[in-house]
Amino acid sequence: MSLISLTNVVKKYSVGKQEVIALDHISFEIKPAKMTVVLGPSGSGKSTALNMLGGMDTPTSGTIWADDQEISTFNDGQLTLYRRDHVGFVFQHYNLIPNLTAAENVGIGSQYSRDAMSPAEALASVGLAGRERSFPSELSGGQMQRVAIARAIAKRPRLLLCDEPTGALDSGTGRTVIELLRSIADTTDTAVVVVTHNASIAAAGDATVTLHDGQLQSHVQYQVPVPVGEIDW
Ligand SMILES: Nc1ncnc2c1ncn2[C@@H]1O[C@H](COP(=O)(O)OP(=O)(O)OP(=O)(O)O)[C@@H](O)[C@H]1O
Repeated sequence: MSLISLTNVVKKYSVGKQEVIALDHISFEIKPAKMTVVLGPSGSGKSTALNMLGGMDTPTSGTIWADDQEISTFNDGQLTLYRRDHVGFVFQHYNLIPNLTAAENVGIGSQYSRDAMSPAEALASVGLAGRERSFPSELSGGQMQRVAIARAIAKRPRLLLCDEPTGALDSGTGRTVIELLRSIADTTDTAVVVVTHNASIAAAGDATVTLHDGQLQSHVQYQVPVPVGEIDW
């Protein structure tokens, strides 16, 4: 069963008189409780695909179903509710608010959600119990990314979208972040999607989507994930 399915999705942008085809008839599925890695060189359409999955934008043509909702037909208000209720976002540069504590940053992600984890519970789930009162400047890069992941998962999203989550981290810290994302896919129903330039990370996923020039180059499903510690980073 899939959580999200994209069928023949096209996304075009107009730049002056020129038209850029960022996604060119893309079809793939995202499954719950699995980690899907999206690979591709710069400009291949990875962020555009993530924006479609997360309801940040709608396609020029094609359909996107998320469970029983056709989100490709949603208006801005419907997309806002979809994002608020179902999607957690993790970014390369963490996007934490510097003058708020870790717990306050986490609370922001779930303040409008029913059945959310408390900030303390979410921080404990990412290995940061006891760091509730720390400010971002008092945390390492890996710890800041853990706070950002806690903020994203506190509302128990159906979909966790991570855009280059290890891009600002050294390889050892990057591994611990991928291990954490892997464990979220393994222990919850959340579908984890990781966009990365680092092809090695794909081995840790259950499925790999590879984009090239806006086209789907390959979609490998049901691969057997390699333990993160064994990946040749
Ligand atoms: N808002 C926009 N307006 C115009 N063109 C855009 C816009 N967003 C993306 N594009 C173009 O669409 C194509 C795909 O961009 P996208 O950002 O999805 O690629 P990417 O694989 O995420 O790249 P990177 O790894 O560098 O972030 C590129 O040619 C890009 O220039």
